[in-house]
Amino acid sequence: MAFVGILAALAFFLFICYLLMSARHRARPKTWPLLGVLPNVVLNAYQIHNFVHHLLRKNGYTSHLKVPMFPELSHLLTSDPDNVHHILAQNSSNYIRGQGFRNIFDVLGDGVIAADGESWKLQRRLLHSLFKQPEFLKMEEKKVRAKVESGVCKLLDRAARSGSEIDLQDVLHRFTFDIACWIALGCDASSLSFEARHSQLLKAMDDIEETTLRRYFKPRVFWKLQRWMQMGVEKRGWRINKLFEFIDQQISLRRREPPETEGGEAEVIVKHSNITSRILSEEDQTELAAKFSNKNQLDKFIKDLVFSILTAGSDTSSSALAWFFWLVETNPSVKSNIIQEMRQAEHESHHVDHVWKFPNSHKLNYLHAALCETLRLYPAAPFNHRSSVKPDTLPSGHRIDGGTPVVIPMYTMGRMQEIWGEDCREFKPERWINDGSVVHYPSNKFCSFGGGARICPGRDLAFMNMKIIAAAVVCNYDLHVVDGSRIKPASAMVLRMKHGLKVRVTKKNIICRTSNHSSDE
Ligand code: HEM
Repeated sequence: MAFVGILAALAFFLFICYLLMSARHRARPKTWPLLGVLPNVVLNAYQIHNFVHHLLRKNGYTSHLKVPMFPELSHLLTSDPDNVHHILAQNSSNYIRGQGFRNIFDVLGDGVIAADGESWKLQRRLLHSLFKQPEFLKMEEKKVRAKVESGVCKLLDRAARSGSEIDLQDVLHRFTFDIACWIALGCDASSLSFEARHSQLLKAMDDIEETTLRRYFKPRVFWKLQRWMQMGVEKRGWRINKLFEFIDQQISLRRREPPETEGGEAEVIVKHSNITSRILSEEDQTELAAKFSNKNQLDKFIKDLVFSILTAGSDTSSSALAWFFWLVETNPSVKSNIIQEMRQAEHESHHVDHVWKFPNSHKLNYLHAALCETLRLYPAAPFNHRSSVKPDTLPSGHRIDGGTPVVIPMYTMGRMQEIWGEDCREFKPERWINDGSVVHYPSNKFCSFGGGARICPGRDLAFMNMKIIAAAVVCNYDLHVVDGSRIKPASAMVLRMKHGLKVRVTKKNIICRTSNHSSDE
């Protein structure tokens, strides 16, 4: 009898294994009673970008993933360019961030990434008024260049001297986090210093990305219970609180800074250097004064916006740069084209410093193209989220109800043969160059910065900063990816490398400089 029982248990176990294995490899997910496609998604969570890509390719690039028991987990996934254009631009007023997104990303509060309506409009206006200012761009460019020299190059020099391996992705993340802190708060978080290697603030950023992606696959009641019981990834909330404490501290420090003489140079610096000081300097003006009746309300508003900038602006750029350095090191012809272009620019300018002054307005088109090509294959923010307000029919013919979460997977869009041709899997910056100029692809083709009214407001800033550091590293160092490194994307809201980018560094004879100071120590 016991023997029959063991046999039956074994047969049941094998049957479950079979179902799970087949669920993992199915292109059209098996639909389970009550749970719909949820088991397939959960089982493929570890390789979510490839799973979604495969699924959409087999289903005409639009697929409605339904979970009858937990409707909040149902999503429409689409990378069909006509649908993307419809959602992001043509009928964008019907596609907002929505409450479902705010529930998952509750940590963002009413920050610009999560907000809709008037609050979103006000935050976009404030960001634009800072990011478009020539004074701000000049200061930003100077700070970034100094940080590359005094931080990143110092760390790379040290690694070159010692011959030890370093995680370049981690170095880049610390660099971009410091830059984002400057932009948002006007302070240096000093994450690049040797002592700050294990900074809790940076770990908090990683926690947020991991926790929020998992919430996409979990019923709300489940992750809320997990958080309440402090279990699994949800228990890492204490680190996130440390990040908020840091933001609070910095806002009150900016508040206590003496008001600057109106119209003086100091006032210009304060107003144009970071978003917190900018808002505080406009505190008494009509729009802000009418919206916030007291200091606490305004501080909460600033805190949410600051947190959005730190989230959107730091890990995205560092992930893009990590993929860029890996692709460039593994494609020697691209690397030599980049170096060639920089030598040419240096030669034409007759003044080394001039080449670096404004990388965006300067030619360096090939470097720009290589960064775009990186972001096509590895879009740093791989999922773009919207929610329908009213029922709608997409150009593909799919009907959706009001309140349906819609996700545009940019990883899939960047790898569609229908958009990029047969060589879509190849890293070819040349596809971005026509007659020596950079080709502009509309957001229904190249969607790595989103599109429509919500398009990434930090795009130009990101290119300026990425170009400064990319040029400095490519010109001055050779990076050797450590043998046996497993380079693959993490299943997170930001497409970073799962195991980091472990490299050894050798320093070249100086052929380029980042400023008029030699980068030699
Ligand atoms: C390689 C770097 C970056 C990439 C790939 C990237 C990509 C994106 C994407 C895909 C979105 C969503 C757009 C949409 O909903 O349609 C976004 C939004 C946003 N990005 Fe970026 N971003 C980058 C760098 C930055 C930087 C440096 C900043 C600021 C310092 C920034 C600030 C923002 C903000 C505030 C939003 C929210 C906009 C809104 O919802 O209205 N980003 N970004």
